[in-house]
Amino acid sequence: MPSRKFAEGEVVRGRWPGSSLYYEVEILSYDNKSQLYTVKYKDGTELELKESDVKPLKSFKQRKGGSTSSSPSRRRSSRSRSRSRSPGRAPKGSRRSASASHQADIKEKETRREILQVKLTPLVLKPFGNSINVYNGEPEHTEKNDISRKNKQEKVILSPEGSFIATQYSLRPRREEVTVKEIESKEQKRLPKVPAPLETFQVTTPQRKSLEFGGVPGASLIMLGLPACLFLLLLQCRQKDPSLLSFPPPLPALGELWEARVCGIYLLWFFIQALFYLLPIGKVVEGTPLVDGRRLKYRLNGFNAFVLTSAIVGTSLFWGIELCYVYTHFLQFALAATVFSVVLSVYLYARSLKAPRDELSPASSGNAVYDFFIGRELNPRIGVFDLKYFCELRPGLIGWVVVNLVMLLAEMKVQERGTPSLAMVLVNSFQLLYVVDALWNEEALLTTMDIIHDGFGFMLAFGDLVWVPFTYSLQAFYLVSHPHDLSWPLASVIIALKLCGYVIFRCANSQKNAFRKNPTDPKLAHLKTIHTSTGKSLLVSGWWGFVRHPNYLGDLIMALAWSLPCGFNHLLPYFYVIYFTALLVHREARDEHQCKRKYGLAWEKYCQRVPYRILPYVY
Ligand SMILES: NC(=O)C1=CN([C@@H]2O[C@H](COP(=O)(O)OP(=O)(O)OC[C@H]3O[C@@H](n4cnc5c(N)ncnc54)[C@H](OP(=O)(O)O)[C@@H]3O)[C@@H](O)[C@H]2O)C=CC1
Ligand SMILES: CC(C)CCC[C@@H](C)[C@H]1CC=C2C3=C(CC[C@@]21C)[C@@]1(C)CC[C@H](O)C(C)(C)[C@@H]1CC3
Repeated sequence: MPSRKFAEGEVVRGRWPGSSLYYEVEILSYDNKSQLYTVKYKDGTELELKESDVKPLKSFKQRKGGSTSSSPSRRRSSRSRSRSRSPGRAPKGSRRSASASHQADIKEKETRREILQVKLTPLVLKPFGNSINVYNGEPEHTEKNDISRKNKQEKVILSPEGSFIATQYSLRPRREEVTVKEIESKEQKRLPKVPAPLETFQVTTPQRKSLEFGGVPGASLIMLGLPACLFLLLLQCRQKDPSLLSFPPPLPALGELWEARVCGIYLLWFFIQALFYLLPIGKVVEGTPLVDGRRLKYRLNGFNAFVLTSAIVGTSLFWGIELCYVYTHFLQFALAATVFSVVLSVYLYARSLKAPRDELSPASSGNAVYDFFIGRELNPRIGVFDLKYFCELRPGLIGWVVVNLVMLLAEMKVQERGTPSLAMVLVNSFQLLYVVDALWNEEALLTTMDIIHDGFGFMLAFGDLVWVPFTYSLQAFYLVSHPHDLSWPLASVIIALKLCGYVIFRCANSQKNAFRKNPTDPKLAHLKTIHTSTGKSLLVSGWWGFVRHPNYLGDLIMALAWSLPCGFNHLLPYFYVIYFTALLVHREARDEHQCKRKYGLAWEKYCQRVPYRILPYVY
């Protein structure tokens, strides 16, 4: 049990010395000896504060019935008059740097967040106490997913405007007041009448300290390295001997890889998928609340698009269209998709320069190279057409299944077989199940890091449109020219492994999604939870009590099952497992970092209760 109340990285309110004003600060460290916290204010000022001068963020939203009962605006003006000095005010002459305009963007974004914390954050429950003295920043206790209590919580959260209190006005530095007033009046117009439910991820995410993916050098390396890696993999896979000994493969001339017809077919594919996306079929749902309180609408028709695509592919086969053309021109298709993703990324970056500030991604930084990579705009849309959401599930993911099918047909042709090999059938079926599952559970995509945190830039454009269809299909591509006879007993073990991974993956994802959708779901009543100061709870039993990312574990087990049918002759079919392990370990670290900032000590408590991240007793 930690003796201090706040964790490093936690965002809290710190008293400005010599005043009674509290500002948002990040805890940098704690000195056991002096019992002082080193905190950082938003303008970069670092100070040491006593514990009594630090309060949880939430406690400031609980003063509705407090004695300072004037209207928010009256309270704001009177407080601002009494303010001695603002920590947001930088020393003279140093207030604007070269990147001042982006800093101003970020500042305004943060200001908006503060306003939205005021307007969107639901009233916290009695058990946390209505007084800042009662709640000490720790999760109150671990308890069963008690329905009666949760119902009470839900009632408070979903009740109309009355639940939303404006008590943070006094916390804003003076220099922001003009902007705040302007923005505020705009926000008043834009905020929905009915308050959004508890998903406040973007609303409360504080500013980041450092850039992810190794910052600008890391992003540059990834942008140059990924396409190179893709072509080396495909060229290596085409070799008769794809072992490491024959690496690197001979490189073809660039002219050989560029074919206008292939580009045309690729564009046709992309626009057919876009057309399917626009069909007015399927449920329309709302995404998580954005920084300005709006919730975007998304049409869920991915599965329908898959069925329509299957019909087109089936008809093409019936008419005898040579689908093996995709196999014989696989590298040309990969190049066409790469060029398309680069053009798309340039378009996305260019349009993001005109995007309103509150529509920028929380991951964007102000650095052009980094932002080109991570994406500046969070949800770029052309009318109702959401580019990121569309690319994440449709052309690439459905394309992957079509590529696999092409490889199956190519195997039969190249190896002159009447039926596909057992290994190929397994690879195709396993990956088909994965894609169908993703499309069937399409709504779950709306709460992934990609949709709510990362912008739409090169990383996701290339990842979705090139990396997924051309590297995730590597096992099938490998099997076309490197046959592997799989015995039925071994196949049964691999099928069992795949099913085991799938059950973990699906159950873990469904359990969390169901809990986030409705924490009072009677089916989840047996689960234990930890309450957090945001009002949301964390599951600490069931799948999420086993390891902290059970869904990643299931996904990794499935990844292994996709490679095993290819045998052990070469490392190449195992590329996906190796890459995916690295991706998920990195992704897990990013998510941990964000959760620690969101949930503070409650997250630390969760980590104590569930010590392993992905693999029990190992990691
Ligand atoms: N095939 C591929 O290439 C890839 C597949 N994936 C898969 O996509 C899926 C989604 O992954 P991803 O978006 O990274 O993250 P997760 O689905 O794991 O979501 C992480 C979020 O879940 C919430 N959470 C964490 N712990 C708990 C808990 N104990 N109780 C309740 N909520 C909790 C937190 O958000 P909050 O509290 O705000 O709700 C956290 O930020 C995974 O199954 C992953 O395997 C991901 C990347 C690539
Ligand atoms: C290699 C680059 C640095 C990063 C590229 C990453 C992307 C390929 C992945 C990022 C998150 C993804 C997800 C899926 C596919 C891969 C990418 C785009 C996903 C659609 C696969 C199917 C799952 O069921 C899912 C949960 C819907 C996945 C969501 C995340």
